[in-house]
Amino acid sequence: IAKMEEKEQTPLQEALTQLIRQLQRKDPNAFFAFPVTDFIAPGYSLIIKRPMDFSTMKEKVKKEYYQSLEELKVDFKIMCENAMIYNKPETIYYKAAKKLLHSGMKILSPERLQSLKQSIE
Ligand SMILES: CC(=O)c1cc(-c2ccccn2)c2ncccn12
Repeated sequence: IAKMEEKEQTPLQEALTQLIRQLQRKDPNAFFAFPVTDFIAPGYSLIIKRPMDFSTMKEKVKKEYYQSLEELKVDFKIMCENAMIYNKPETIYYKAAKKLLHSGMKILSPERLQSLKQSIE
């Protein structure tokens, strides 16, 4: 049976994969692991124009959609902000998003991205 060929990751893809791993550790309940469905969140697709989740980010890395580390930071912020738009402040999802955003901004700080960028060049 043909073995699925593993494609080598570019240095950028490797750095992006590492960052997503660090970010996902801050989502222990995996609330952000997969796209939010209208089934679990009624009306979600009508309210949220730019859905985002970690599995979609990983897909974008694989397909080389990200041309820079900053583009991942944009998607990460959208993902957290979506949860703070759709969910009411008293919900576990809103609170998890706020906490995730805060810890994610440290992992994706300008200084950290800058030094990562230098190691990729
Ligand atoms: C991220 C988010 O908004 C979210 C994740 C979930 C979620 C994610 C995994 C398992 C269960 N629920 C959710 N459920 C209802 C309303 C909103 N959400």
